[in-house]
Amino acid sequence: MSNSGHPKDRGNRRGLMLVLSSPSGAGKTTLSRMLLEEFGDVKLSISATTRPPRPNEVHGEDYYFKTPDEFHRMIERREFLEWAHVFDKHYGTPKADTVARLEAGEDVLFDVDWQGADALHDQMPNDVVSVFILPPSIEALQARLMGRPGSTPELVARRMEDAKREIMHWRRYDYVIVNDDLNVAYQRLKRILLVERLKRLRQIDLEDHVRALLGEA
Ligand SMILES: Nc1ncnc2c1ncn2[C@@H]1O[C@H](COP(=O)(O)OP(=O)(O)OP(=O)(O)O)[C@@H](O)[C@H]1O
Ligand SMILES: Nc1nc2c(ncn2[C@@H]2O[C@H](COP(=O)(O)O)[C@@H](O)[C@H]2O)c(=O)[nH]1
Repeated sequence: MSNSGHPKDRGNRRGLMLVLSSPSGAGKTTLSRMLLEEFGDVKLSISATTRPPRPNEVHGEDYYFKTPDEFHRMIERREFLEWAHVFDKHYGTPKADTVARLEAGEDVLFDVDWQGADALHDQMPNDVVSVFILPPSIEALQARLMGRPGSTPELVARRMEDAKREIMHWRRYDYVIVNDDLNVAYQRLKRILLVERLKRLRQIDLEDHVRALLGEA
């Protein structure tokens, strides 16, 4: 009864909530995409937001792009696990599907700010594994923000203003990765996923296995 991380090798496992945060531009989205590409059984939680799409972003893949009225109706209908005000816009994690996915043994990946990470941890402390991504330097962070499609000097300045406030929360996280070389950072993220899958609480079928070993089954 192995559990290496390969989908066929998962057994009866409860999924985990892999929560990534960082200052804007440090590389969460890039690392998330790499993980989703390699692990078919990890699903992205697609947030809703009132910010406009970037040139390369697709509704329903990157975000659910909402008007402020639509977003407020979702709040009133209690459709969010958590929501927050970030960079003068609203962002929220829809409840739909997350719990069912965890129970089906699928891992769910969240790209949220520190407020979202705190709220998710408060609600589901045994399911959340939190990872903070740090940039190698403030200069590299600024260069990454400037190089992103749709960036403007005003948007970059606004995000750089908030970067230090976000970084101050790094100690709240279970793991921290410095994203300098992308492939090194990705290998670290992947190792975190694989080792967290082996936690006793997540291997539901161990209960039956141990009962059988003890002759209690
Ligand atoms: N290790 C790296 N080296 C160089 N460039 C990188 C690295 N990681 C990410 N990038 C680039 O930096 C830019 C910002 O990355 P990304 O969009 O993943 O950041 P983010 O943390 O998700 O930002 P946001 O919070 O605003 O969504 C992208 O253009 C990406 O290609
Ligand atoms: N609390 C939440 N924060 C979220 C959510 N979705 C994204 N985010 C965070 O917002 C900023 C900006 O994102 P961008 O895509 O506009 O660059 C970043 O820190 C995201 O992690 C959410 O549902 N809840």
